[in-house]
Order: sequence, then C-alpha cells, then structure tokens
Amino acid sequence: MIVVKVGGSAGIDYDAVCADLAVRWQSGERLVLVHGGSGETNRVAEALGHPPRFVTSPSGYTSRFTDRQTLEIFEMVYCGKMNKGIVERLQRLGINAVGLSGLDGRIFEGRHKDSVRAVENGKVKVLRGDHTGTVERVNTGLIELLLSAGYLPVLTPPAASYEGVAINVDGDRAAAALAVALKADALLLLSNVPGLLRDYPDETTLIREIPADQVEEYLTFAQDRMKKKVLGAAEAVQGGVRRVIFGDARAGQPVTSALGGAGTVVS
Ligand SMILES: Nc1ncnc2c1ncn2[C@@H]1O[C@H](COP(=O)(O)OP(=O)(O)OP(=O)(O)O)[C@@H](O)[C@H]1O
Repeated sequence: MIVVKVGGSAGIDYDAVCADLAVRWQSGERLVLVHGGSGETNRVAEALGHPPRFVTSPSGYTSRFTDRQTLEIFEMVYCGKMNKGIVERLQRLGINAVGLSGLDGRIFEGRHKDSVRAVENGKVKVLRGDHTGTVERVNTGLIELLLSAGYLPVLTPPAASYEGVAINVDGDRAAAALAVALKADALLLLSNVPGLLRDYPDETTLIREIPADQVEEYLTFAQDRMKKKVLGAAEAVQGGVRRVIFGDARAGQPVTSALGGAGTVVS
C-alpha cells in the first residue's frame, strides 16, 4: 500500500500524476491519493474579494487563517474544483476513483482549534474564529471498503472536528496520519520542487537522503510551508511508515520516479 499526496502549488502536472497512478493501479498496486489546493484557493479567494490571510505561529509555522468564509472558499476549491478535476482525470483513464473530503464519513478527525497565536508586527496576538485543527484520528473503515470494492479513494481536507464541524487541516500531515493508519509501505509527498532543498530555491542543493531518526534536524532547511511536510514525514516514520519521499510532481512519471528514489528519501 502506498499513500500519495500531491500538493496544490503552481506548476504541478496533474495529468502526469494521474497517468502514472493509473498505470500502477491497473497493475494491481493498492494506493490512496490525497491532494492539496492552496494555489487555486488563493486565486479564488482573491477573485471573491476575501483574500487569503497567512499567519505565523511563535514557533515559526505558517498556516492559513480560516474564518468561516475562508473555509467555504477552501471547500469550493479543495472538495470541488481540485477533487473533481482529479477524479475526472482518473475516470478518463479508466480508473473508478471516488473523491471524498475528510469530513465525509469522518475519514479525518481532529480537535477544532478556534483561536491561533500569531506573530504580527513583532507581537504575539490571539486570533479567534479560526476553523483549523490537526488530524488526530483516521477512520480507515470507509477507505478499506472502497479499496476492497475496487475504487481508488481520492481524499482532501477539510477534516471533521469531534463535534462535526469542518476544520482546515494540513494535507501533508493528514496524508502522514493516513499512511500510518493504513500501515502503508511508503508515503510520497509530491509538490512543485525536486524535494527538500538545502538552500531553497536552488534546485542543485537537493538533499537526497535523510535518516529516519534525524528528520526533525532537517526542519532548519525548510521554510514556511515546507516545514509541515518535514513534520509530516517525521510523524509518518515515527508511526512505522518505512519510507517517505519528497518528490517532484511537475512532469514525467512523478510517482514512479519518487518510488525509484528521485527526490528526498527519508528512511
Ligand atoms: N527547503 C525547501 N525545499 C523545497 N521547498 C521549499 C523549501 N522551503 C520552502 N519551500 C517551499 O515549499 C513549497 C511546497 O510546500 P506547499 O505547501 O506550497 O506545497 P503543496 O504541498 O504543493 O501545497 P498544498 O498546501 O496545496 O498541499 C515549495 O513550493 C517551496 O516554495
């Protein structure tokens, strides 16, 4: 079993990802796809006159401040355009894909964080009305049901809070929790970079290997949103996933290349 997470940043070639996945699926590989949608969400939010607001926590993690209106825009893009675009691509390739959010069937569950601590102009502020959280529980029953009936699950945030409220969760960490819950052999985190770069954005500085017990030390190389990927990788290997690969989804055969060791391999 492999869990593939494809991001939502500019430059990702979804046709290439889906074509590669389709061939592997048809040859009998068990897999689940998770996806993001941040780039398109930013564009749609701007167009709707409710521009994105990113906040940085005192420990340096950047996240999208998700008020109710932002959550609704987020759902339009992640669960709508992005999810159905990927499902359609797979259906055209003859793969019976089913697209679901973490809210559906409570696939991803976590605690609703209503407030977030953010550093703004050098001061720590508490912002209320946030609809975010972290996946703490993955309910694999529905996924296993789909897989055993021959459907390829295509999953996306948001998750469900324990009270049933939709919460924005990080897709990389959700995919990591899923990989742990499904006892996956590998987790692929595919994005618009060749992997973790020692000196971002210089692509010649690709880090090829990270020992599983040293992942957190590599957080120093990750800026802003890459930090969550590194954190997700650490959570996955600590949870028993043998290999996590940060790979390039911009062209070629992104899944096969990553499984072949291109990118940054954490093991
Ligand atoms: N050291 C680094 N190496 C590689 N990328 C880095 C590094 N530091 C920061 N980044 C940034 O991290 C980005 C990848 O994270 P991002 O969350 O944008 O991707 P994603 O998974 O495609 O999106 P989504 O949130 O929609 O799932 C890269 O596009 C790059 O700009």
